[in-house]
Amino acid sequence: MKIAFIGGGNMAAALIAGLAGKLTPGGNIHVVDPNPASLEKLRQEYGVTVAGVAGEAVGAAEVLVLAVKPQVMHEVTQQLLPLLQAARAAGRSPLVLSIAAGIRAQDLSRWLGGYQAIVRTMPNTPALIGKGVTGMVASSGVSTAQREAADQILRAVGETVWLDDESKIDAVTAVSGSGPAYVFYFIEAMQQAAQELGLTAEQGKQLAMATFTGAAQLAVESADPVPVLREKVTSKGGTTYAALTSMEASGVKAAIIAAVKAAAARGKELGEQLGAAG
Ligand SMILES: NC(=O)C1=CN([C@@H]2O[C@H](COP(=O)(O)OP(=O)(O)OC[C@H]3O[C@@H](n4cnc5c(N)ncnc54)[C@H](OP(=O)(O)O)[C@@H]3O)[C@@H](O)[C@H]2O)C=CC1
Ligand SMILES: O=C(O)[C@@H]1CCC=N1
Repeated sequence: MKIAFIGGGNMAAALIAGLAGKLTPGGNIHVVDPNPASLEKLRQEYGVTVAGVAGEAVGAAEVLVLAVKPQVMHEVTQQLLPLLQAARAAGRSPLVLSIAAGIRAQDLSRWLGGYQAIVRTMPNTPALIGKGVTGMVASSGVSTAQREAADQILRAVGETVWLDDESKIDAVTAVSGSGPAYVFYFIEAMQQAAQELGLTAEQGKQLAMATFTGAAQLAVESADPVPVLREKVTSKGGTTYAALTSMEASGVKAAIIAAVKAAAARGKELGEQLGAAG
């Protein structure tokens, strides 16, 4: 499978790490990005081909992954438009796979001259180690083979969740797209608390990491629902009870729910603002 990435930043690098040499040889992956240093790093690490601007190799790809910031997506589609028109004239219809937050498939389609073979996705950075999860939705012009190709690409870096309605992708963005940052934030707080309680930075890191990975894996593997697992840690009148009572008093759960909703609202807002501007 020949895949072209438009944008070679953080998320593209995470996807390429999972794909190159696994789903497809690195030489079948082409990356376009204005930053020579990022391109050189990707070329050396994964054997991908690179370019500063989109050209022939992009037009020849079966899948075009749009991995630029939402704010430059309109400009990028205008650079891709002639390449897609040439591909169509040659009887080919490459799949356009967007990973951008907010940007709606209908706007991408309009910017690309009514192009219909679009899959909108929302991956996350644990893709870098093959542990990503991606929400996906296909436009009506996506063939069964293209849908399967999109699924294969994202399954090469973790799990996939197909959605029946594009509006739900803002929720996916808020939960799992941005989600790793919430987890890192919690780990940072645990590490800081460990140090304030007299443990070394190294000890705090080891304890926080092992607790997160262990608890997450237990939640995945256990037959018990998560609230039951929480109750099993919480002895009556004990330490966990003291901590959870403090969290409830500080409104931690409500704050997390509000934060995730703020992320979803921002995704929707980005789509509306940038869609109207383009
Ligand atoms: N980071 C994450 O965890 C996730 C990100 N996403 C989405 O992925 C997309 C990319 O995010 P992320 O990787 O974090 O962003 P980055 O800024 O790391 O990467 C985007 C890259 O695109 C480059 N670029 C800008 N203009 C062009 C152009 N015309 N042609 C080719 N490349 C260009 C940028 O260069 P320069 O910096 O010079 O502008 C940059 O290197 C976003 O739309 C985001 O919503 C989705 C899921 C998770
Ligand atoms: O923060 C962002 O907008 C992107 C989308 C999801 C994760 N990072």
